[in-house]
Amino acid sequence: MTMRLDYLSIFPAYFDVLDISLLGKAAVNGLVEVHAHDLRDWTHDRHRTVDDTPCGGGAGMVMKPDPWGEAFDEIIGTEPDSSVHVIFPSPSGAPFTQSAAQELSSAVRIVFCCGRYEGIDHRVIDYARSMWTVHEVSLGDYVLNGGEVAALAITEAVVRLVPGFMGNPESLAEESFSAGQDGLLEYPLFTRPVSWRGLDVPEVLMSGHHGRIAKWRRDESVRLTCERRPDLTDSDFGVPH
Ligand SMILES: Nc1ccccc1-c1cnco1
Repeated sequence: MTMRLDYLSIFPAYFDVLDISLLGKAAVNGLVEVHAHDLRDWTHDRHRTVDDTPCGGGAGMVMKPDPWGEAFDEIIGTEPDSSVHVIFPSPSGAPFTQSAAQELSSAVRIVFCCGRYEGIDHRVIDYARSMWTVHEVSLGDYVLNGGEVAALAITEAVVRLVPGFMGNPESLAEESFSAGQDGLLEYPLFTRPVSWRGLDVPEVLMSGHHGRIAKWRRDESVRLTCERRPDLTDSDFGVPH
């Protein structure tokens, strides 16, 4: 099953990067196919206008609905299809999570709508909701200039979970936020040399004692999660099992 990814943006060159690294390999071996589109291709005036002043006043500009609607018609179609996932990265979206990435990794089609300026005319999102499965998602509580960088981050989080994408799927199990980690942050990692600039690998990791190593790793995950992400802990984590 090939996952088709479409990107609608006034800066489609942002997505050239998807031709390299793992994503490039996935595209080569047919796991994903990537199509980036310039929203201005669906404008009809000399200046290729995609924005206008906000109704009701206020600062900045809003993206006009017309180019989006015509682009949807050509790229996705004019018939409703709930199997198409349309993602609007947005500061007012729901937090994007690993479980959302896991769900999206089984999608056949994902269309990323990358807004700029102050945002997209809301009727575009309402229309999309009437046709497809829509996700308005935020990557965090900070301001970006547009949705492109968010679309790239979401793409990486999703595509690496597509079956057959990662060479060693076992590596997915031990990552932070993966189910296998019980929702804890990943423990600190070390490799050779054992001593480096006066800093040594923790002795327990060189002991060969698998039980002690597993306990050290769990304790470190609990400690780090309690320190850095109290929002992820519940009363149980605080008490070592
Ligand atoms: N600030 C933004 C502006 C435009 C599109 C997305 C965002 C965003 C997504 N997650 C955080 O911010």
